[in-house]
Amino acid sequence: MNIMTEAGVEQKLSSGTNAPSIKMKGEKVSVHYGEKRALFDVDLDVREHQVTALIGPSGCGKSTFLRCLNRMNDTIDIARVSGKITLDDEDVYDPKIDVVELRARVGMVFQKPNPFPKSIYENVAYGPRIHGLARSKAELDGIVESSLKKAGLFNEVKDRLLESGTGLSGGQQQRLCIARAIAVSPEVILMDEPCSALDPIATARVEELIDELRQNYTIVIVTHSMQQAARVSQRTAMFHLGYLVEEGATDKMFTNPDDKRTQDYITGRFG
Ligand SMILES: Nc1ncnc2c1ncn2[C@@H]1O[C@H](COP(=O)(O)OP(=O)(O)OP(=O)(O)O)[C@@H](O)[C@H]1O
Repeated sequence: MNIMTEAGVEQKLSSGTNAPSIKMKGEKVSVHYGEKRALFDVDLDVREHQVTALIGPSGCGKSTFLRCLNRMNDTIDIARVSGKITLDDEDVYDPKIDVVELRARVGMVFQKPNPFPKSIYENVAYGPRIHGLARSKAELDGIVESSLKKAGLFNEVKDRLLESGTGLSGGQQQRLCIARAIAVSPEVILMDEPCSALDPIATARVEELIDELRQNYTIVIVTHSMQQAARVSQRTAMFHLGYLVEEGATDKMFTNPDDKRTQDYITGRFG
């Protein structure tokens, strides 16, 4: 069943409840790096068309959990993941899953903008081309343009699509990376501290963009900024020493958390 939220966003409802449907689900997710355990039995749902913020002090496992969602931890030799993670009820760790396809469905934007040393056009066109999403040059041009528009960058770059992506400002580069993620039509976008290398104006622009993007995508963001989590997310999950301390509606988490560790962290008493 679909409803319109107050923000005009059409959301699917799980039958019989008022909650948006669960897009991804983590059950008893644990991660070891060699002998060291970095996550302990984390149960966390990611709701469709919402922004879920992962917060907590440095080293508490936020990025580790984020990377489990699209199996980026597979690229770390010593990382071992156990438990279960589903995307639309499909087990993402099932050996039958094509990891390249999974990472197109669950895209990622990193802390430091990392455009390829190629043109703006090529940065966005690369993914759709390798995934065979365009049948003609005109179709590819269309995907590049619409992805840049969705990332709020098109007007700034439309006259220099063939210039290098690395020549853009930091904030523009990050929006280019968001356009690159969008170009392969992901369902979920993971963002690992996407604004930490940006100035306040570029940060505000990316935060506005995140709010717009949730109409079409489900977003999980790791952030060290409490203000950012409060501004952009609907749900917040607090991690500490590898454990999920609590998870809930962002308003509640920032005004009346259940756990003292959350209270201490959001009021700056540790972290
Ligand atoms: N590639 C790795 N190899 C070994 N240990 C790692 C690796 N990545 C993370 N860890 C360890 O796992 C734990 C959790 O790290 P993680 O980066 O997930 O935390 P975080 O909450 O995202 O931290 P930060 O906020 O500082 O980015 C830390 O103790 C970290 O040292």
